[in-house]
Amino acid sequence: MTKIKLKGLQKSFGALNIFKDLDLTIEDQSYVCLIGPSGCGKSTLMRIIAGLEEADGGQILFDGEDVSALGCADRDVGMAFQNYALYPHLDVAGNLKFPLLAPRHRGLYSKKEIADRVDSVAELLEISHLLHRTIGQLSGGQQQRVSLGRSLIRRPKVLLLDEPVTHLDARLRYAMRSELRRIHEVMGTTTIHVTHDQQEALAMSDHLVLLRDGGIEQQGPPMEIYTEPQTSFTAGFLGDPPRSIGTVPLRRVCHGFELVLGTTPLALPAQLGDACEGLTDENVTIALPASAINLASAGGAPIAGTVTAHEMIEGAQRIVLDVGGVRFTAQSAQVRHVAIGDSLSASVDISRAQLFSAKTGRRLTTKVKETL
Ligand SMILES: Nc1ncnc2c1ncn2[C@@H]1O[C@H](COP(=O)(O)OP(=O)(O)OP(=O)(O)O)[C@@H](O)[C@H]1O
Repeated sequence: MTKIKLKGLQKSFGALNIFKDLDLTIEDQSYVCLIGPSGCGKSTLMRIIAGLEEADGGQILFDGEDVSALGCADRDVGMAFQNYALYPHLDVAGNLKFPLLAPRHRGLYSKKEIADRVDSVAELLEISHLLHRTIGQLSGGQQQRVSLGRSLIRRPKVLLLDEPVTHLDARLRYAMRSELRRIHEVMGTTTIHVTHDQQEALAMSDHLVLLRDGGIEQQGPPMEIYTEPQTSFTAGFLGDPPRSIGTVPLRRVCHGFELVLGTTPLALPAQLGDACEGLTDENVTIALPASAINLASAGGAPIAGTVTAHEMIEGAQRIVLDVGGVRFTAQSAQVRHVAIGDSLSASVDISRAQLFSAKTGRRLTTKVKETL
């Protein structure tokens, strides 16, 4: 049960600068998901926290104590990574108790204590009936549970999960998500979970951290980040179906502002117009949820576009429309017979747009416009 603080963390691999000056606080007993584009350093950060990788600078504090100089074994961290790394020559019980038998723990745990811990972790993960099976006799999901059990058996202060359910099929992945949350509720271990799956991150975390370019793009309660992205990058990264992101001209008109989508001017409602005060005629970046875009046949709605992609997803049809170089993604339960290159039209509920500075990528709101 530990509060983790990273202060001024720096890490490079040769000329590749991963973290320049990263500060991050992870509260005691929280469940934090780390997300970000491929290669942004998520796994590297986990390895640095675990003590498997050395940082070039900065501090790692566990409950205020600097553990930067401590090796992995001295940090009391449990890890479950996507390749389960189980020992095939041992059965499930042998794999689970393995961390308790490490030479450095010799004499620390009695035979009874080891047996009790194996039983209780197996019960927690509902694998008691598998204790005497070999690893080769387990399904992928069962192996993942054993891997998790092995990381929990020492009751570590911190649990690091790097893509722990990636290799599971959708049904098992879903089941394991609630399992992980349940285990977290029971054990209260401070948990950091890396995932590529935004649904997983939104569903599981108390606190979401989006990494980008060696820093934190945005962090906070997951639904807040999802609904109130503070940068156009965050708006484009999170959203399913994805928000449509595009940079379009903003024009001052007599009663406020309008945006030009393709060739169609759309008047901004007052609250969005207020956020643009201070801007002259220039481009802004908009983010539009798919549900704010309604498609019609060519000529049936004000904004003309060309179909660039279409697919069926969970009973709905997703259509991407190119409107003057900006890609609009619309999703509807109504299925159209379309082909790439077809002309369609769209109406847009512009009041549901979020606006960002095209220069800085920062959200345009009445509060932040002074800082742009
Ligand atoms: N030991 C290493 N030596 C050199 N470069 C490395 C090493 N480990 C990682 N990298 C590079 O550092 C960058 C960050 O890698 P990392 O695995 O942390 O990213 P990630 O965000 O976890 O990526 P992904 O989402 O694709 O798993 C990548 O460009 C990677 O190629």
